[in-house]
Amino acid sequence: MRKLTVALGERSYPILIGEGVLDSADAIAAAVNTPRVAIVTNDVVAPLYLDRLTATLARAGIAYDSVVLPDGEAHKNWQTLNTIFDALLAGHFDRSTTLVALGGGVVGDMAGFAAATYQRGIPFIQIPTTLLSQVDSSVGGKTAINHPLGKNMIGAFHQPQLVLADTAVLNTLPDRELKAGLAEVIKYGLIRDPAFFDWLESHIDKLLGRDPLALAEAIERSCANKSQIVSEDETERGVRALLNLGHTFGHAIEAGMGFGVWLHGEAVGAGMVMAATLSQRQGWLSMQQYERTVALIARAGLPVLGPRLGAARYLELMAHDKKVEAGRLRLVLLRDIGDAEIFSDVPTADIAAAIDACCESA
Ligand SMILES: NC(=O)c1ccc[n+]([C@@H]2O[C@H](COP(=O)([O-])OP(=O)(O)OC[C@H]3O[C@@H](n4cnc5c(N)ncnc54)[C@H](O)[C@@H]3O)[C@@H](O)[C@H]2O)c1
Ligand SMILES: O=C(O)C(=O)C[C@@H](O)[C@H](O)[C@H](O)COP(=O)(O)O
Ligand SMILES: [Zn+2]
Repeated sequence: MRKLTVALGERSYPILIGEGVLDSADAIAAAVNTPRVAIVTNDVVAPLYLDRLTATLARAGIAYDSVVLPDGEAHKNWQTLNTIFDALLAGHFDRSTTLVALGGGVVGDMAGFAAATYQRGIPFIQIPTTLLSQVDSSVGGKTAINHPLGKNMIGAFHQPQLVLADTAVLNTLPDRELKAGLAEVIKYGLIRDPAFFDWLESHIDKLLGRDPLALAEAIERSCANKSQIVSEDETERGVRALLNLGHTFGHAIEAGMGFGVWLHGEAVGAGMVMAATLSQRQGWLSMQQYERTVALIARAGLPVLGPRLGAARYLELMAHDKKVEAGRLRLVLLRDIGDAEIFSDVPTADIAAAIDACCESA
């Protein structure tokens, strides 16, 4: 088992990574300080892993109940969130309850937001079951639901007590979801870890082939990068914004196509190509590093072209980005592989031209 810590003073918490950690009653017992837990999961993950988790809770001597949500990004909204509150109230769950998110990023973001707001805040733990959620969404305390006009528009920062990433559950993950998770893995190499990017170039085929050692290494190095950033800047006043590389474009793709049509990781893959293209055209990223960036995203099986929504529509959707300040877009762009920066003065015409160059042909 590999162990990392998200260092946030009194609110620090462990990330445990390894095959079979889902069965670790000790890890759960150490993190849960309430007599009851409510598991939040969905109708795809529940038949696969809910019994395993409840057996672990029983061994830890913790009483549990569960709420099963409909699957998918299209359900990451108020209506579904409310079904969590309905179940908690109907079950007389009081403030001495811990929520347990069992699932991918959609479940984690919604359960986390429910925990941040139920009775003004209760503890929660993350048991991420997709590659994307193991390398990114379960760590760092961003929780949210979508609004039809924009991605993750309503949410809160609320840190979990524990992240338990069982790498064996990735065996049941569809290939398309595995590839989507690789987008966020590549992101860490691009924004701050050039050695990790080099490693990914030589291990991408192993990762696609689900080599257990390569996956565990990628998860650990991703979580190490994310936890360092979160420890430095928990609420995105500065460096944390770099974790948004490709997301301003990607979120526009997700909202513009309708939530769930493009997977988050797919939209981030195409979005990172847009960001790299703009960086190269502005003269900040060399052609050689640009080509390496696009090549790795393509080798990961991710889209390198976005849908042809039209640059004007992209810009309209991007205007809702949470990094916008005084009406001005702030974009994460690349100076090099491993060196990202926020830019707020890129001419709109240049952004539009880069988008047009990176969209599927009609
Ligand atoms: N909070 C953050 O910091 C953060 C970071 C990145 C992404 N996100 C959010 O995470 C979401 C995307 O997460 P995701 O990619 O995990 O998508 P997801 O939660 O929709 O999961 C992908 C699919 O895989 C299924 N699944 C989950 N685990 C499985 C398993 N072990 N075996 C088989 N099927 C399984 C799910 O039911 C779903 O159908 C987006 O909403 C995104 O905005 C949040
Ligand atoms: O943890 C962060 O910070 C991130 O930005 C991670 C992203 O991968 C993630 O998709 C996040 O939800 C996007 O944040 P948002 O604030 O733009 O909604
Ligand atoms: Zn993301």
